[in-house]
Amino acid sequence: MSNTLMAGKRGLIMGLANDKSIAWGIAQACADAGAELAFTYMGDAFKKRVEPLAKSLGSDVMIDCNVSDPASIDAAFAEVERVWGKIDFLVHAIGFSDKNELRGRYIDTSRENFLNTMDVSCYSFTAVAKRAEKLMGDGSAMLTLTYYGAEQVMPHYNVMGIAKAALEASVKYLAEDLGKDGIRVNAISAGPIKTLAASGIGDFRYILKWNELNSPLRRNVTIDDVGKAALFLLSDLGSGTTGENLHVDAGYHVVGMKAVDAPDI
Ligand SMILES: NC(=O)c1ccc[n+]([C@@H]2O[C@H](COP(=O)([O-])OP(=O)(O)OC[C@H]3O[C@@H](n4cnc5c(N)ncnc54)[C@H](O)[C@@H]3O)[C@@H](O)[C@H]2O)c1
Ligand SMILES: Cc1c(CN(C)C(=O)CCc2cnc3c(c2)CCC(=O)N3)oc2ccccc12
Repeated sequence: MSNTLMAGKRGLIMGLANDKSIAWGIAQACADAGAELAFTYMGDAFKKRVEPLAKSLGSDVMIDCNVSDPASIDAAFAEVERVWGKIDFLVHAIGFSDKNELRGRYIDTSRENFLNTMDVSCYSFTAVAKRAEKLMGDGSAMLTLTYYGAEQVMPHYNVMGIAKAALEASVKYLAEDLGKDGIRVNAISAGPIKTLAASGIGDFRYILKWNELNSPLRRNVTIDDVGKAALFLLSDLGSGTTGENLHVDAGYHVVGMKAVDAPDI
């Protein structure tokens, strides 16, 4: 344990797929700070990858949960309540869309994928927050993950951008609803990171390279960069911060136009 920021705290991390997941960077940072962790994963295919990771952090609470199914969410939180009774923090690191619609034009988005993308990538945070609220008290915190494609057009992010824009707005409304009970709600807007959710995206290498060349820090961010920022928002260091969208993107979002001597790509 390199610090005790999360000593005595228990948290549920939703969205761990493998050791490249942003959820894994957050889990490592929280465990390193003394937190006790529970995880949800989606289906048996992920269980065999999640189990050894969870165990390596001393966790033996791994719960199958598909956020598209309200009964699955209810069952997951019933299990968390049975095992622990209360939780101090919740991490929502879940997003999904039909990758065939994460290319080409946004205007060609189907109604079916629009609704499913909004359900999984946006509404699911509200749905899990509603369950988690019952297990939380003063000093608790919730965190979700968003992307700059919510704020500005990022080629081919398409309907995920609309879902993330709605997610970012929901963070503010949830912060207002839960603030009076001392529960904070925030988002981290992470720069592009090569995870499972990023694979299968046609020009992802180009996106990574562009961000590396055009961000003030001249590099891409890592899941550890995100994990450290998450530790701030989930711990008492973030006691005065709620409804916030913290960019962890090497500063990319602050740049409008590069100087003429900027490296071209
Ligand atoms: N990788 C990036 O470049 C990047 C940047 C900014 C934000 N994000 C966001 O970070 C979050 C985590 O993504 P990641 O990049 O770590 O990829 P990832 O693939 O490791 O994690 C995505 C997770 O979502 C889960 N998931 C998808 N549909 C689900 C459902 N119906 N029920 C339950 N779980 C479901 C998957 O099982 C997986 O564990 C996502 O919200 C993503 O939009 C990613
Ligand atoms: C960055 C970036 C990302 C990473 N990111 C921020 C994300 O939020 C991941 C979004 C995503 C959601 N659903 C799926 C996939 C990615 C690919 C695999 C799949 O089947 N479904 O995805 C992009 C898609 C297009 C353009 C840029 C990006």
